Amino acid sequence: MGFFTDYPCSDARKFLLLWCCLSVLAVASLGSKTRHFKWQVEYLYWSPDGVENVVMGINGRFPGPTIRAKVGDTVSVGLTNKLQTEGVVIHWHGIRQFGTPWADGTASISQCVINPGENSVYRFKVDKAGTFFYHGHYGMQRSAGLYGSLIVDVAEGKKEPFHYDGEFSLLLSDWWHKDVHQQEVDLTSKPFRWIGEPQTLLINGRGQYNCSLAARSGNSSLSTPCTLKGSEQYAPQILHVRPNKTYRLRVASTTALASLNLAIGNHSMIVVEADGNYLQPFSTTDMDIYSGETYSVLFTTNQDPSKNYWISASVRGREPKTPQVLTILNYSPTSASKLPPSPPPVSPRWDDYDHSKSFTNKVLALMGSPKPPSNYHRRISLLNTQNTINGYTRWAINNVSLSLPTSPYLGSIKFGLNNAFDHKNPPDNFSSLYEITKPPVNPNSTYGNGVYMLDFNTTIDVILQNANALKANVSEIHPWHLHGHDFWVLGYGEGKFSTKDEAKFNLKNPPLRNTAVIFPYGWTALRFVANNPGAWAFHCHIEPHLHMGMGVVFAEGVHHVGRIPNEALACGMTGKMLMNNNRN
Ligand SMILES: O=C1O[C@H]([C@@H](O)CO)C(O)=C1O
Repeated sequence: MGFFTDYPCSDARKFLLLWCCLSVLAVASLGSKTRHFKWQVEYLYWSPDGVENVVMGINGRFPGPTIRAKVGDTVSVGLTNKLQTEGVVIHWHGIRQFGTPWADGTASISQCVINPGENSVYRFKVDKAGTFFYHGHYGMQRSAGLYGSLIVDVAEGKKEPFHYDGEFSLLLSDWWHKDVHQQEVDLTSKPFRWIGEPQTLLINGRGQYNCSLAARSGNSSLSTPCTLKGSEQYAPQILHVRPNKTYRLRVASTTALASLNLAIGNHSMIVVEADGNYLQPFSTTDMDIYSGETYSVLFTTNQDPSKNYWISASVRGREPKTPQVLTILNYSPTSASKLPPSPPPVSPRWDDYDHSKSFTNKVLALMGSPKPPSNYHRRISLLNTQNTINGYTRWAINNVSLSLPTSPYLGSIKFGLNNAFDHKNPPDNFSSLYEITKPPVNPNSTYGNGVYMLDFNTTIDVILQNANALKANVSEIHPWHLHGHDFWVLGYGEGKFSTKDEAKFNLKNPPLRNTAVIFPYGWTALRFVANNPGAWAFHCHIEPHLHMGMGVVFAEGVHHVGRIPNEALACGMTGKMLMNNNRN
């Protein structure tokens, strides 16, 4: 049915209405443009923490360049793969890819990898202001350093719902000295070799491995003071501020493993945005941030301007074997080389989960944000367990450990290639008798590449259920990230989820996010509307965990997807089909 046919009105009125609509569209698109980027992805020698290593960089830099665009813009990234022998893809984390699901940058899900020497263009619209980032999504290329910031400003003439005088971006990551290919082999070897904790945490790709910035100022008598000129690749990026101003700090975590706690010495922060969605502002002295999450916080430079202050990030949720990473908040006109007189902020104990939960529970949507539908059509309960398959250590979801096919789901679903993957839906549930506080009694699980086929435009509830890992008394944090959507976080709870817990769901002001954590032995309830045609990854954002199978794939409305560029599908069965020119 046409747009106007519902309204009984004359042709003249229809014309007027059409003219009005077109003018509104024209005004809305005024000022929006295509932002062009040309990237070469290659391995580089780099010293992210003072120890020379090989990183995966872009245009000769690590981290990659920042993309900055305005709501309504089209981002166009022409990528050349200069890696000698490896394919590559880039995922635009938090961008929902409405109408361009083939640009989501997930190997085997939305596209074929871009082969060495090949060029490919990612083109997509940014439709929402906020703090985002991008990263590799093939093997463990994010751990290798393939990442950068992506910031979307409000459209011309629009305002953020808060004021600030200046802004900084902090992209947080963790770094291993062991080569990523070797880490991949470690994780897929029999017996399993765990990659261990990172050597260094990085802020904007900079950290200090064998020296401490704080050694001279505080009680870190055990470490050597850093001797930095400031031009080194690992010299911290200092935040220069003026007194009595308000700054916006855009924080994104692209860590491979570490959950982090961020603090600014002597300054409190007001949290205003998470994953590109505005929050009901709240004040905090320190904030937890899990891999895959982004936040904006505001802080006011209301402290003694003759001093500088530490900004620190430390490991949470896993016994920390990695020193905190530091940088300096430098008040003008104080010299940037003057170290803060007091030691860096002390982060909460790594296993103080009450502290983490209290922070997480304060994250609520700004009044007036979109509300979730009050009912769901389908509930999918996903049990997270560590398992073994034929002696290999894996993570499994409802006893299925994800193993990706060679043909990208998006193409094989659209073209009905029935042999490209297992067409049976993976289980929507797990046994009600499963004891989440104990290691799996039968740890044997199976590989699977099935997809949860979601009815288009239906409301889906996902209950993420955490459980004990293989070792007794161990349950870990897992931040789950959904592609192609934001979801509402309806609640967090302890122990095994039961239908009684539904009564506690927050349907009033749940935050919209694309990443949500499950706490040890707990559950997290999410709701989203399956309204974005495509095939979308939903997975633990801990890179080694995804590599070990900790993810699922959701697909919805794929028959609505427009013409997928050939280059996205030129591999596996979809490749063969295209070569035979047998396209529907
Ligand atoms: O996946 C993991 O494996 C190890 C440990 O469970 C076994 O070594 C660990 O800490 C993980 O997060």
